Amino acid sequence: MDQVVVVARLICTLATVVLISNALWKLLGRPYVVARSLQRQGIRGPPYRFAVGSLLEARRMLKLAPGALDANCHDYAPVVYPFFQKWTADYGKTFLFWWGPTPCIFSTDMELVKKMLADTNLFQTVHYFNPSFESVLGKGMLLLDGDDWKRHLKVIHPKFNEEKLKSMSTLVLEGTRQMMEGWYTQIQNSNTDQAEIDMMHDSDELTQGVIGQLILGVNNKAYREFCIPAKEIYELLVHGMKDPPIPGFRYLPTRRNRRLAKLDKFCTSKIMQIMEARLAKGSYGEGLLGLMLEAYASDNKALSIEEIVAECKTFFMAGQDTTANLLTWAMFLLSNYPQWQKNVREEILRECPEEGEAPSTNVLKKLKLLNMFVLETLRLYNPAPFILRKTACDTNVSNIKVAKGTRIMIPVGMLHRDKEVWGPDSNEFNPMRFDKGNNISSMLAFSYGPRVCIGRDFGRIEVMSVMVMILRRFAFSLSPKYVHRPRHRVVLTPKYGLPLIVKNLQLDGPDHYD
Ligand code: HEM
Repeated sequence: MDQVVVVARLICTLATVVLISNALWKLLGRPYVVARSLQRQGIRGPPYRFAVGSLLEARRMLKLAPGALDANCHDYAPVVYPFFQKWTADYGKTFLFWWGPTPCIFSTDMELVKKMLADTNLFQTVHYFNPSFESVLGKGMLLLDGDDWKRHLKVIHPKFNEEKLKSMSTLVLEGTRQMMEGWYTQIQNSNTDQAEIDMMHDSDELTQGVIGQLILGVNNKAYREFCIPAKEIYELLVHGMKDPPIPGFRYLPTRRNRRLAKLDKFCTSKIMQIMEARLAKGSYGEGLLGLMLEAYASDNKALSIEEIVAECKTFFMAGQDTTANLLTWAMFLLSNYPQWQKNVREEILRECPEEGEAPSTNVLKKLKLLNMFVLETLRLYNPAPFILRKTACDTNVSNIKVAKGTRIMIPVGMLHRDKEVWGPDSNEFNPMRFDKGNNISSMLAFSYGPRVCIGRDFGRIEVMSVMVMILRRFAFSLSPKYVHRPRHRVVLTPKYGLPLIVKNLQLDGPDHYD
């Protein structure tokens, strides 16, 4: 018995020693070694502070930042990430900072960035500083690497080819009509020809409906039952990014972690119900789910049930808020620049005069001004302002030796304002800069290389189709209540929403649809 106690004590002591040494290495040893190695190679950065890294310094600078910007000012770095702006000024285009004890290389060197994004073996995907992302989306393509990612891509890619995207206008049509009907009602109730709406809220509702139908391939309440918990899961994951970088924090039974687990279970069971019903009927159904079920039922079971469920959630998380915010920022710029609004509307009325229908992809291609307008929105207010990677092993990139596990942070929003690429007016709104197709290769809004966004055409077509439909009927201006304060919470979003004044351009109301 005594021997058992001695052995148990020995194991406990050893485990404690291992845990403490591991913690000391991560909190003290590694930061010293990594910082010294990079410093010798000319990569400097803000000093490491025990356990918190650069986070406190960043928070202090954020507190001192202005609360809002003038609506005509598109250089949002001083309010959204003043610390990155300062460190770039102090340490150059590529520097090292510390997310807690984790080393992160930050770079606005386009050549280096493209090299890293092109090499998917060395530079792998990583959860967005919140390990809970992994519990929910771990088996979906956003967070997969290597052969698993290729296998998923092979199954899913056909859903996003040009032919398939042609039929998406029907998904957008219904949601946009509903949104416009809401506006007509509000205008009627106001007894004037205009009303105030919150475009952020409306874009959010509309894009939830569209992506829900794209994923599940159904046009009934089933997609709502999936979208509502999926949206709340997304919000909880975004909140979780503020959690302290403590290993295992996601397993603590906090109120948020418990709610997340409950919702995730509920969302999974909804998807499972739909899948089981379809498999029982022997028909896979429509949408991304139909395509994946077919792959599951094929001889080689290209995707497992668990992977299909993860993909449904992944596509919602990756495609809904990004598209909602792209539409919102486009409407912000359109309302802020009335001459552009007028020109784009005239182009729409000239090129696609047909009422009551969503425009086809062929018509959208003809809308040159609208295309340039959306590109400029993606440049200035790209919904995904950062791309993250981590090194899979010790590596050498552009003659810089980088240790395994180092995070790489690519600030797309800052790269899109590089004066060497975009000229001295890089902070100005000027869609004409895309007139001759120049600099398209420097746009990283949808990433670059093999891991470029699979939904990029879908998202762009969705936003453009909605804009065509609403610009035919309404005029927009910023409400005096609007406060210009972009905010970064995984995606770039207007902190206080986007209150707009919508004005009915036609005297007849909703009947005009038929
Ligand atoms: C319209 C606005 C959108 C923007 C700005 C955007 C941006 C991006 C970016 C920057 C990435 C790369 C992320 C990374 O490597 O860490 C990405 C990946 C991804 N996006 Fe989008 N996206 C948009 C819309 C969509 C839509 C509508 C869908 C789905 C229908 C979608 C699905 C995905 C998926 C599944 C990935 C992972 C692809 C992979 O790793 O191979 N996105 N997106």
